[in-house]
Parts: sequence; structure tokens; C-alpha cells
Amino acid sequence: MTDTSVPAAGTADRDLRTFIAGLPKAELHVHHVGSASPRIVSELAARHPDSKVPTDPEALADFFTFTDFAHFIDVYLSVVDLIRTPEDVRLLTYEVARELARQQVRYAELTITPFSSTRRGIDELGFMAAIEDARKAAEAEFGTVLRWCFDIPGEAGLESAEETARLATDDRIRPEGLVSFGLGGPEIGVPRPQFKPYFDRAIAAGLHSVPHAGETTGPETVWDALTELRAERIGHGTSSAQDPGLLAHLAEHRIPLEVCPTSNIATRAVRTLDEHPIKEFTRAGVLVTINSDDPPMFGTDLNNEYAVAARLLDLDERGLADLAKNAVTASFLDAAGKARIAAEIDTYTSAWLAS
Ligand SMILES: Nc1ncnc2c1ncn2[C@@H]1O[C@H](CCC(=O)c2cccc(C(=O)O)c2)[C@@H](O)[C@H]1O
Ligand SMILES: [Zn+2]
Repeated sequence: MTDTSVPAAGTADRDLRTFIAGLPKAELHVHHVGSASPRIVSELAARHPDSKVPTDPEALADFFTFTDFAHFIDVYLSVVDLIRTPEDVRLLTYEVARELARQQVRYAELTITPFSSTRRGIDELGFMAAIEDARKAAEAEFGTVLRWCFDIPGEAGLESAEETARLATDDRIRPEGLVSFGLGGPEIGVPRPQFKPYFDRAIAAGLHSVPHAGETTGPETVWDALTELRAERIGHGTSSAQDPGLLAHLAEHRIPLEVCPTSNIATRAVRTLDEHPIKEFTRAGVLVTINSDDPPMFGTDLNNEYAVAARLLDLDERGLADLAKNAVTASFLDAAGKARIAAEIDTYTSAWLAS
């Protein structure tokens, strides 16, 4: 596992980390399978001993060290292979919610790839029932509200796009918590425009468009996501920094970027944290949200991503509170839900600064 955590500095850094730990937050870009903790991966690997995923935590850390993006996807799919029954799906979803709640995440949009599960033989209605059951339990027990983004694993071809669109738009199947439609996986050799008809169907069914773009290819992929897929937020969008006209467009049209700094280092999309373009995004006036992507696989969590952002953007508590509010603003919560979390962030920050 790549160690990209912020080095422990003086008291100020520790105080900021304590502040972040208690800060109410929203997470907009985090993958379901990519959130499986070492404990859950071990538990699933023990349930399915024919898998090549190690159960020992140290071996798992090595297993989660990636040579490049393609290697990351290979490893990712071996964890996908561990999820074989609706009960596996329910366990994973519920435990992901518990971890989000521990970090004071009040609201999360979790990216799920239902195609990967249905093609492996999980019954589609059993799958939907499992995620919905976990969502309701998590809200009741932890107070964390979960919503779903169903994403197309683009490299799996148009068959996966058709299946994802079907599962996301058929009223007899689509789960109540579904709010958005995405596109993930490798970008090289997987042009975005071919997915336009599927995004058109999802948008017509009331879903928001949130494709990954510009993570491993250039700014033209982000333009394609905007013009062809009518993206309302961009997953990563890292290479947007290479195109000042694109940054101006994102800022003017208030298209938020879902920035996942540690992920970009772990998958080798960006060389070092200091070379991460997050500062260029904020300088250009783009609405930046901070997210964790596949946290245990990248040796991080959302709190650590906020600490990374605080260092890269030189933020104090108020700056961090504003960053947390960006995610609330960019979320697909209704106005009352947004106002409630924003007020919680303000109350917490004022109390912290007064203490
Ligand atoms: N940083 C990331 N950037 C992009 N995506 C990320 C990231 N992290 C996690 N993902 C997830 O990886 C999946 C990829 C799955 C995939 O490519 C694939 C290809 C062929 C067959 C199958 C199969 O299931 O049989 C799957 C995406 O759908 C997405 O949800
Ligand atoms: Zn992602």
C-alpha cells in the first residue's frame, strides 16, 4: 500500500486532524467494493477460500500496492470476485456505512457497479434488496444517509452499459436510493461519447450524470463528459488543469470536481501529492470537493483526504469547513438536507473556534 498520509507535524497539524475527525462531512465519490476494509476483505476471502485475495492484513497491504492504473483495476476485480451472494453485498454495504459514520460522514453517494455483480450470477433483485436493506439499517442505526450512483464499467463494453442502464431505469428493479449514473474504469481506449445513449436514458429517468473523466486521460475526455454525457459533476477531472479554457468553463457553469488526491498517487495518475493540481482548480474558481475513492485500497480515509487538502491548499479550520460545505452544495441532497448539514458544519466550527 502506498503511504501517502500527511506526516505528523507539530501540535497545529494534530489539532487540525482532531478538528477534521469531528467535522460533519459529505462524501460524493467513494466506490462500494473499493471501500471494503481489510477486515471485510478478510471475512469475504475466508467465506470464499478459492479466491487469490490474501486474508492476512500485511499480505493484503502488499496486494494493495499498485504499479499502474491497469494493475489497480486487476486487483480491484479480484475483490469484486469475493462478492458472490446478496448476503455478501449486504455485509459490505452495511460495514461501509459504519466506517463512514465513524468519520462523521452524514451523507454519502456510494458508487456501485451492479453489472459486475449480476454478471457474476448474483440475482438482480436480491442485489437491490441487499443494498436497500443496508441503506435503511445504516440510516436508522448510524444516522448516515446513503444514496447510490450506478456506474458503467466502461472497459466491459456496451453490454455493460446496456445492463447498467436497464438496472438503473426499470421501475421494477431500480432501488429507491438511486440518484445518479456514472462511468468508471480505465479511460484509455474507452471513449466517453459511445456511452451517450445510455446516459440519455438515465437522465430521462431522472438520474444525475456523474462520469469519471480526466483521471487517466487528457482534458478532451472531460469535455466529452460535459458535452456528450451532460456531466453535472466530474469524477476526478485531474487533467482539466492542462486546459485553462476548461477550468474557466467548470467554474462558470459550477460543475464541481470530485477530487481524490491520495487515489491519484496510488494509481499513479499523478506522480506526487505536491504535483497534484488541486490548487490550480481552486485558483480558477472551480468548486472542489474532497473524496476518498477506494479508501482501504489506497491506505487512506476521508479524514486523511481532508488533511491532505488542508496541507495542499493551506487551509485552517474555516477553510476546511468551507471545503466540507462544497461537498454538501455539490451533492444531490434536497435543499432542506443540504441546509441541515451546512448548519451542523457551522455549529461545529463555531464551537471549535470558541473553545
Ligand atoms: N479510481 C477509479 N477510477 C475508475 N474506476 C474506478 C476507480 N476506483 C474504482 N473504480 C471502479 O472500477 C470499476 C472498473 C471495472 C472494470 O473496469 C471492469 C472491466 C471489465 C470487466 C469487469 C467486470 O466486472 O467483470 C469490470 C468501475 O466501474 C469503477 O466503479
Ligand atoms: Zn472513482
